[in-house]
Amino acid sequence: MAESQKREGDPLLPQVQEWLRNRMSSAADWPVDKLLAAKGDTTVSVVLPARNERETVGEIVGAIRRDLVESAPLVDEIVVIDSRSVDDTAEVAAAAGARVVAQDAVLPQLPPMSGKGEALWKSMHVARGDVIVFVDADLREFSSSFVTGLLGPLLTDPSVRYVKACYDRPYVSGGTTVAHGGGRVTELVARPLINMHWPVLAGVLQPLSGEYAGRREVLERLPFVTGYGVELGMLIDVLELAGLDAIAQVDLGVRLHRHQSAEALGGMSGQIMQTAWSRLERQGRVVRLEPPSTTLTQFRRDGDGHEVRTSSVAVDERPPAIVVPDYVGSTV
Ligand SMILES: O=c1ccn([C@@H]2O[C@H](COP(=O)(O)OP(=O)(O)O[C@H]3O[C@H](CO)[C@@H](O)[C@H](O)[C@H]3O)[C@@H](O)[C@H]2O)c(=O)[nH]1
Ligand SMILES: O=C(O)[C@H](O)COP(=O)(O)O
Repeated sequence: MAESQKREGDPLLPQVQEWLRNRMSSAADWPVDKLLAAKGDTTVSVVLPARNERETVGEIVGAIRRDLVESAPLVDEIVVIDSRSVDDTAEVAAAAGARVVAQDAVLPQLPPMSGKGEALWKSMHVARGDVIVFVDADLREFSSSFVTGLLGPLLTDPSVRYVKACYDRPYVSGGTTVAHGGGRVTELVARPLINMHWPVLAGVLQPLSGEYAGRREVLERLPFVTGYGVELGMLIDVLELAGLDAIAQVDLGVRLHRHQSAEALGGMSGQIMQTAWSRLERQGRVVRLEPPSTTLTQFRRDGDGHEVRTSSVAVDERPPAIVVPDYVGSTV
């Protein structure tokens, strides 16, 4: 539908308007000295899930180490979960000063699952902070204000329990930059789904952002969806567990990252839709009895014809960390 043909929707829900008024801030609102004064005994872990991120992980770890460990004692540990990298991500991250743990070395007695959500869930059994900040390892032109921005609301307001990043998302390809062209899955899949089924979350600008932070007492009570469903699942589950007012949002400026192909994003989108289905089902909102197919069929041009490629977009789920035997919790 052309822009001019779009019909106006209802205005933002009053609850969302109030949330945006009360729970939105910017990275600039949270200078390091203000956070150091507020930190007290709270321990902070920064976790980066990383699969084949040798080009960017070192710079990100290095910036956090320099600005928030050496120059100011704000971050107590930097953990990189090496998610089955086949390059030297682990070595690069360790050289930059991170504690590096292989995803499959954590709770090896459990049958392995895969994907980003699995890496994050495993990190709950490695990181020891009272507050955990998650940061993707493929970010370019990274600034440690990403971490301070996310920590601001958590360290200064006890009623905030989870903080989500938002930012502008350029799309950069072959030397061309499209200012707001990034976040394709966000715009085409996640945002419409959220507005359809969880409209109180409509004020979350970047529901799939890989940069967010939470108090352990919340994170350890959440199931983690494996793969790329983890962010949507977590947002919906935090809303259910803690309520909208426990969530804050911080504008971190601009985010640049490595873009995946449209085909790969099809798989991500499938996992996100499966995750939405799983939450609708759990919330008793599914009236259809037949579960959705978990097979994604895609096509690649092959001479005069097309190669058919099928893959599974099924998502698994790990239970809340707190119910896992031998879960250690925060001790840094
Ligand atoms: O099996 C995996 C796959 C990815 N990653 C890491 O997870 C981060 C994000 O993965 P990426 O493939 O770069 O995701 P994006 O294409 O950037 O996807 C966006 O949308 C996803 C779905 O919500 C989120 O998980 C991402 O954080 C968000 O940036 C990166 O550090 C990856 O190295 C893993 O650790 N293990
Ligand atoms: O978050 C998203 O929507 C996906 O990661 C795609 O992002 P991109 O369009 O910036 O590559």
